[in-house]
Amino acid sequence: MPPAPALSIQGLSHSFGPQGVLDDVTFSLPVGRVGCLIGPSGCGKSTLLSMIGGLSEPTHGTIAHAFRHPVFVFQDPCLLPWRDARDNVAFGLKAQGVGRNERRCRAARLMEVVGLAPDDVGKYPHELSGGMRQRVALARALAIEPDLLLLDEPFSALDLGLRRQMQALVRRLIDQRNLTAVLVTHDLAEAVRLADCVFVLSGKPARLTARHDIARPFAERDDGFVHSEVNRLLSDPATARALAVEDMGHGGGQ
Ligand SMILES: Nc1ncnc2c1ncn2[C@@H]1O[C@H](COP(=O)(O)OP(=O)(O)OP(=O)(O)O)[C@@H](O)[C@H]1O
Repeated sequence: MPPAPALSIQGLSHSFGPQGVLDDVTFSLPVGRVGCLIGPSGCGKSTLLSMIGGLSEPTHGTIAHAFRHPVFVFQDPCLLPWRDARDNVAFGLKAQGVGRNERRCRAARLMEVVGLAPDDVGKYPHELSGGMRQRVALARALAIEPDLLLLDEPFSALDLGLRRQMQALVRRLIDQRNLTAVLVTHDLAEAVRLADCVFVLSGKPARLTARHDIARPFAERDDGFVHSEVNRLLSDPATARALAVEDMGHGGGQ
């Protein structure tokens, strides 16, 4: 029997004034799985993600889930420049009423979890590299003990090596903590590397034009697998059209 859906989106449509953005989007995702929204620029992926996280309401349709602590991670880590790394990580804990010492302890522990060195704890954002800043943002997200991770192109500003490290780290944390995640990306190889279900959006307003399950466990997805899955997905005309690669080689990104 397939697992019960944790996130269920039914007949969701949305307009900004006269501009239709999303049209009758329906999909579901079980607990502990990673779903990926992919599609052309401006098709409504971030709009849909913000609705899943409760930041805005759809014009029509429903989003049902039982998650209590959704958290966003964006491409821009959005750190507070006047706070050091540890205080940035601890920021959300203050709002939850956690005491100062406990906040600082938990933040330092999480910084270790995301691969930051003890020396980085007291550094300010301008003293950190882009990759280190993104690790701080991830630790800040984990600090509030989320059950749903909403990832809006969190790796796209990182260079290739770092991107691969961060992808592996995020997926490992999702699996270890049994989190559910929705990832927005433009990169089909990233989708295939990280996601269990890839949802392809396209058109104006965007509809869900294809859905692909990636069956192999994350730990067994080597480069050869990712390459062949990218080609498999692109052999589907709706997916190739959505990603506008009908006339290109099927190399994919990372
Ligand atoms: N608050 C808003 N008010 C009006 N229009 C908006 C608003 N937010 C987004 N839009 C429009 O909705 C459409 C979808 O935007 P959205 O950011 O969701 O797309 P996207 O698929 O995430 O794009 P990208 O891949 O380039 O980040 C765009 O045409 C955008 O201009």
